[in-house]
Amino acid sequence: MSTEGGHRPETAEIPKAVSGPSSYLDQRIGAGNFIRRNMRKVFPDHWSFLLGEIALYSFIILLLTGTFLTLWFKPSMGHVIYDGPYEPLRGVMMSEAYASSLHISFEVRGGLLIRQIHHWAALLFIAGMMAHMLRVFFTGAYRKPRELNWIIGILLFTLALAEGLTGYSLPDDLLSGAGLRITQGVAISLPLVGTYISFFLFGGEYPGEDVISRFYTLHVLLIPAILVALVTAHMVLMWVQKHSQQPGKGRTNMNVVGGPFFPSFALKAGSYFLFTFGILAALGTFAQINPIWLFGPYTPADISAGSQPDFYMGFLEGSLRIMPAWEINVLGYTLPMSVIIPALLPLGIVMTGLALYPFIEQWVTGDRSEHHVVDRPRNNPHRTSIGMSAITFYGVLWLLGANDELAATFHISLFTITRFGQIAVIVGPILAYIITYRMCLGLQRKDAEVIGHGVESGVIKRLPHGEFIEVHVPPAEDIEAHVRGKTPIPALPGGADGKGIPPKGMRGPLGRLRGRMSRAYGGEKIPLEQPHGDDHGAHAEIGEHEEHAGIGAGGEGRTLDR
Ligand code: HEM
Ligand code: HEM
Repeated sequence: MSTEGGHRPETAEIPKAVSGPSSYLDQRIGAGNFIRRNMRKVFPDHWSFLLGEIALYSFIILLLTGTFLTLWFKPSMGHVIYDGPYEPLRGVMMSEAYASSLHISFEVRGGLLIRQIHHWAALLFIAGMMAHMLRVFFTGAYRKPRELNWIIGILLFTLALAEGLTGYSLPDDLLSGAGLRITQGVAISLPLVGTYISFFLFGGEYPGEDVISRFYTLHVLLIPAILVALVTAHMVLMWVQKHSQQPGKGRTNMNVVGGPFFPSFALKAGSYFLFTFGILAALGTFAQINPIWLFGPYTPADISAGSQPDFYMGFLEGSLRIMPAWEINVLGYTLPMSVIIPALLPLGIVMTGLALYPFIEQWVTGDRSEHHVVDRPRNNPHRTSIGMSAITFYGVLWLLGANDELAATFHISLFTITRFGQIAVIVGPILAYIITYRMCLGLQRKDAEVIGHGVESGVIKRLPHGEFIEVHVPPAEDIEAHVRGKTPIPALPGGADGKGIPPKGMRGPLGRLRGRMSRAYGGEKIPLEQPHGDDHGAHAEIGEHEEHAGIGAGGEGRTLDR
């Protein structure tokens, strides 16, 4: 392992694989320096950084498989009589879209495999993105200077949901239709603009003849184009700002510690891509997904019982299902709150809350400094508890999206399940907050104990007066550095100056609220203790156990200034 400060000679460690092509390009477009500099860019390493990569690789696979599907898919609601090889549907009237999806599934070589990979990749893309977003949230990696990348992330997340919804609707089978029916119901419930939005999407009265071709344009052109542009911006920003790093030995807000992009990171990224592709190909081969031929074509008169959307739409479905049937009449118009609230509230709370969080936190703490070393979730207990509350709110809605399945599986009445959901969606987040907060403090105390008293060595000593004690040894160096990398949560100065005037920005009711929130946000202070003399004594006696207590963080490679 070589670790050193920023300014190394440019050529010192440029591998041949880079120097050859870079001097070729240098002679032609003068880009040699640029390439050499970037190939040596240092990347920190942590398993959780893989989550964003999973989203990225699934996105690439979506683009590739989606392009394959466009070669055969016909985005038309024109009617045809099915005469393909799938016997049970022969002679059935259906849309060209549905017939072409059946054609892809049964007649195009590799068609079913690619359709299934596309669908599995869509699920992995959104699941990976959610996990990645939670990683960024819980570690506070969205803080300055990464707020912009966080906002781009929220846009990506919202667009990904829209991309999933439009994709899911394309095959025009009975399940697609159930989703479209809900989409139209929600659109039309919106005051003032609802009818226009619905007519615009469906080209007239529901279901109309145009929705599939309109969704197709959105799904294969508009949304992917914006996604590609935003993902590129996301990556460029991450590259320019350099990735954040976990607290650890030698890591500060002024440097970046890790391996060079080439070859170490590039090779890892390449193999992770192949690994993601392998998993998706295996899922596409062995795990059936969306067998549209079993559901039959969509007709508005048919009801598909037990239909479930893809998992990422579950929270919206759940909020519709648990909402009481409230309506308000205003000037002769009916406002169906039972649809408006579920449509706007979870999306509004989840997306707006997420988008604003970095700015609200900055306002509350008054912290305008740059953070490149991320937090361990336990060290910011209020943030972690807010995150867990949001997950619980989302989770209850998501679960209740399957209230009929739950009722049937557990033999409980639908009414009881729904009532449970209505209570749990309020009580659950509060409980999650309290429990998480206590757990964070507990874990902080555990850290303080590790620093103060060391870790258990497994060695039992008998003292002269007969008492047995377990010898503690200091934690391994890298673990200690990880635990000690705890940045205090800044708070605004409280109180008033000599003349009784509170500081600027903290005057008036809003300012006072800000001050109170700022002091509370830091949470209970649990300092990391200084090592105790006794434990060192014990450690000196059993020096051979020191190694056994530590788990090395592995080769770090290089340190560069930010
Ligand atoms: C980037 C995110 C994307 C997501 C989340 C996504 C999601 C989906 C989903 C869930 C389906 C339904 C699959 C099924 O029938 O089982 C679908 C179908 C489809 N997608 Fe995508 N997709 C994405 C990108 C693309 C792209 C970039 C293209 C084309 C360039 C594309 C083309 C298609 C086509 C043609 C279908 C209909 C095929 C069929 O169902 O038989 N998709 N998509
Ligand atoms: C299309 C979806 C997305 C892709 C492909 C993607 C990809 C990535 C990748 C590969 C990284 C670097 C590795 C890592 O930290 O995991 C990253 C970093 C980042 N992403 Fe995303 N991301 C996506 C969505 C999101 C979302 C939804 C958010 C948050 C709302 C977000 C916020 C961030 C931030 C703040 C960073 C910098 C993290 C740091 O330096 O620690 N991203 N993204």
